[in-house]
Amino acid sequence: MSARELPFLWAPPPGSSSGIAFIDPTGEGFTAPGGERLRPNPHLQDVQLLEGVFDAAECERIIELGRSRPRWDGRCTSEDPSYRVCVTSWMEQEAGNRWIFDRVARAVHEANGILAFDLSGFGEPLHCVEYGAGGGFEWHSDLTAGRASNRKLSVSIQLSDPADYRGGELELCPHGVMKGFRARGSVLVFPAYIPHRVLRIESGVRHAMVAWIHGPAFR
Ligand SMILES: O=C(O)CCC(=O)C(=O)O
Ligand SMILES: [Fe+2]
Repeated sequence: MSARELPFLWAPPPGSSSGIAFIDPTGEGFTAPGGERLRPNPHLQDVQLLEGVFDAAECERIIELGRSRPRWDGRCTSEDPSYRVCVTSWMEQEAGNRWIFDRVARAVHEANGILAFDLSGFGEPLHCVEYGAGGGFEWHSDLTAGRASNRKLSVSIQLSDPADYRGGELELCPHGVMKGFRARGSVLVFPAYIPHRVLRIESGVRHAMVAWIHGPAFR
C-alpha cells in the first residue's frame, strides 16, 4: 500500500454509533488496507527536563566563551524587529569546548531514550543567547522548511542564576510556562516542531545556550 493509493479512511469499529469520528477509533492504531500497521506514538509532545547538567562554574565559563565570539543581534524569519530581541553568538566545536558538546550529547541521549527520534547529531554550532531587559522571542517553531528542516530536537540550557533576572520564562504549546525550568545548569529537550516562546525579560539579564539535534527530515 503506498500513499499514492490514497484515500485511506479508518473504518469505525462495529457497534460504535456515537456519531463522533475519532482520529483513531481504538486508540491502538490502524491496520491500513494492505495490512500496514500504523501505531500511535504517545511521546511526540514530550518535554524532558534534566537538572544539574552543568554546575555554576561551568555555566559561567560557557557564558564567557559565548561572549568572546563574534556577536550578532538575534534574527528570525519575522520582519518585526521586536519579534526576537537578544544578542547571539555561534560556538563551533573545538578542543577547548568539547566538554560542552559531550555533556549536551549525553543529555540528548538520555532524553531521546523516551522520544526515540531518528537522530544524526549536532547539525549546527551551539547557539549562545543573551537577553537583556525587554528581550525575548515570540511564538515560533525551530523546525522550518529549508535549512532548518533537519532539526529534530531543540535543547535549551539555562546558564544564568535565576536571581539575576525576572521574566524570560520559556513557554511551550500546549504545555504552558516551564515553571520547573529555571535552575542554573538545567537542560530542556523537546521536539523541534513544538511551538514555543521566550517571555520578555522584565529586569536583569538571562543567558541561555540552544542546541539543535538534526536527523532525517520528515517527508
Ligand atoms: O532562550 C531559550 O531558552 C530558547 C530560545 C529559542 O527558542 C531559540 O533560540 O530558538
Ligand atoms: Fe526556539
